[in-house]
This record gives sequence, structure tokens and C-alpha cells, in this order.
Amino acid sequence: MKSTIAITGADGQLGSELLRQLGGDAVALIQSDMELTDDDAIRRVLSDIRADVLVHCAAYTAVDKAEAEANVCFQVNAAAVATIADVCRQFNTRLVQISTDYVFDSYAGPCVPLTEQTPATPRGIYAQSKLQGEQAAATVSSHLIVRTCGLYGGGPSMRNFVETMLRLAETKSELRVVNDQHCTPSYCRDVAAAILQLVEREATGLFHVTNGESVTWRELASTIFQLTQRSVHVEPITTAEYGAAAPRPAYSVLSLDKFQQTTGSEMPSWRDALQRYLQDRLES
Ligand SMILES: NC(=O)C1=CN([C@@H]2O[C@H](COP(=O)(O)OP(=O)(O)OC[C@H]3O[C@@H](n4cnc5c(N)ncnc54)[C@H](OP(=O)(O)O)[C@@H]3O)[C@@H](O)[C@H]2O)C=CC1
Ligand SMILES: Cc1cn([C@H]2C[C@H](O)[C@@H](COP(=O)(O)OP(=O)(O)O[C@H]3O[C@@H](C)C(=O)[C@@H](O)[C@H]3O)O2)c(=O)[nH]c1=O
Repeated sequence: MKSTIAITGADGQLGSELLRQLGGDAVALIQSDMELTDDDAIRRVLSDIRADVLVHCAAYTAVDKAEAEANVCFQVNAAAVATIADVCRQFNTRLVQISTDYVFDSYAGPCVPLTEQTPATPRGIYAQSKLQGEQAAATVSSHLIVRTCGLYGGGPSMRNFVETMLRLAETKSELRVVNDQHCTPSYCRDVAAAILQLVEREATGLFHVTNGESVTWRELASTIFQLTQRSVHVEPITTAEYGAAAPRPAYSVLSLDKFQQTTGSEMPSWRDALQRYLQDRLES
């Protein structure tokens, strides 16, 4: 019998890309179908579907706003996952929980890619809520938790760093971008394909999945403008100078060793992914 895959956040960046790759062959859930602050709705909707696999992409993702909206952020990213996990245990549903590099928000060790064994050290509200979400998901015996980073290029969403840079470049010839945060922003197309590979292999546990290598946001911005032949000066600044409401990790580069050993696949580098995305968006 064919298995049923359900996807929450199906109109978000990652959810819509997963749906696209599954060829529409999944149950798509959006906020109006299942509001994550409504426990009864979660239980009702998931009990009706009784999916074999639930890929939980929906989340409160406004990192700065979360500092002023801690209650709703914890409700959506942590409490709702506990309810979802409860239903998954009841119906034997495999839970795929999507998480973030921001769980390493105050990591102070050597700058070598962080493995699934590196202790999580969340600082901001979003980061803390996502770690609690991981812990809730891990109560399902057949759970898969995938931490990723800096997503762009899924569905029609313009809410990501790459699109923000391209939008700002329409009106500004100089931008100030932080140069002291090292991570690996990732193309939804590659991350979604990697998640589906893990699901197909029935992998369980915690996995890091991003594009390869690492970059600072300032280097990423400069590369976007170089590849799209825009002449924008990108001034390197510090995180303190930028002064965002939420803290951000100085180093959250994720090790891909476990993913590679499990699947035998190598993730494309961030530069290769960015080049493909910029080409794909021209053609779409
Ligand atoms: N974006 C990124 O850079 C990264 C994201 N992640 C994680 O990956 C996952 C997917 O992220 P991404 O696709 O970028 O997220 P998006 O912000 O693109 O989409 C979030 C989705 O969650 C839904 N949602 C938000 N609040 C609620 C709610 N109260 N009830 C029901 N649905 C809700 C949104 O619905 P609506 O459209 O109606 O608001 C939307 O469909 C998340 O778990 C995120 O934490 C991890 C690392 C990086
Ligand atoms: C727009 C802009 C941002 N920045 C900085 C702010 C921040 O430190 C960094 C990235 O900015 P963003 O706000 O786009 O990124 P942010 O929302 O923090 O992105 C994150 O989303 C969540 C959901 C995740 O889980 C993470 O993996 C992650 O990458 O760039 C500048 O320095 N200059 C600018 O003009």
C-alpha cells in the first residue's frame, strides 16, 4: 500500500518545495487547515489524515520579532510540536521535524563544522523554541530531525536573505552587511531533495543538512551582486553594529558527514547552489 506523506507549512519555502518534488503526491497543510496555536485543531486534523510520514515544516520563523512575541513563538515552535508528537505516537506516524543551525547560538568552541553530537547552546527566543521543538519531536520513536540553515528559493516566498538583497539593490548602491557570522545558507531545492532521500531510507535521529562549505552574510551578499552583475558596494559590519533584536550565532556551520555517510550523497556547495538558484529564478 502506498504511504501517505503530509506536509505542514505547505505554502512556506521548504514545504512548497517538498510538495513540488513529491509531484503533489502529498497531503498539503497550511495555516487555515491547521492552526498551530490550536491544540484541538492539531489533534483533529492529524487524526483524520493518519499519515505514515508527517514532515513538519510550519514554524514561527520571524527571528527578531520572536524576541517580543515569545509566547506565540514557543507555542508554535515547541508546544505545538509536543501535541503533534503525541498524535504521531498514537497513529504510528513518522515525524520529520525541521530545525535550525540557530540552536548553536552561543557556541564558543573551535571553528570546525558542528556535528549532531555538538551540544546545542540556544540564546534567542526563536533558537530556544526550536530546540524545545526538537526535544518534543524526539519523543516519537521513528523521528527524523533535520537541522538546516538560511533557506532561500522555495515556492513564491520573497522572505529570505537572497531576495532581500536583490530587492534592496533596486534602490540602494551601498548596503551594510554583517561579516562576523559564519554559516551555510542553503537552497530549498537541495535541502528538500536531501530530506526526501533520508525519508526514503527511513533514517531516524538527528541530521544536519545544508549546502556545502561556509560563508559570511557579507560574502554571500557580494557574491549575489557579482553573479547578477549589480554594482552594489557591500560594507562589512559587525553583528553589534547591525544591532538586530535577536542574537545570531557567530559560527553555525553544520557538519554534513553523517548525511553523506548515510546517503552516500554529497551536498552541492553554497556557491554552486546560489548560481543555480539565480539561474532558476530567471527562467521561472
Ligand atoms: N527560513 C530559514 O532560513 C530556515 C528555516 N528553518 C526551519 O525550516 C522550516 C521551514 O522554514 P521556511 O519554509 O523557511 O518557513 P516559512 O517562513 O517560509 O514558512 C513557515 C510556514 O509556517 C506556517 N505557520 C507559521 N505560523 C503558523 C501557525 N501559527 N499555524 C500554522 N502554520 C503556521 C506559515 O504559514 P503562513 O504562510 O500562513 O504564515 C508558513 O507556511 C521551519 O521549521 C524553520 O524553523 C531552519 C533553518 C533556516
Ligand atoms: C537585510 C540585512 C541583514 N543583515 C544581517 C542580519 C542577520 O544577521 C543576517 C541574516 O539576515 P536574515 O534576517 O535574512 O536572516 P535570519 O532571519 O536570521 O535567517 C535565519 O532564518 C531562520 C528562520 C533560521 O532558522 C536560520 O537558519 C537563518 O538563516 O544578515 C545585514 O547585516 N544587513 C542587511 O541589510
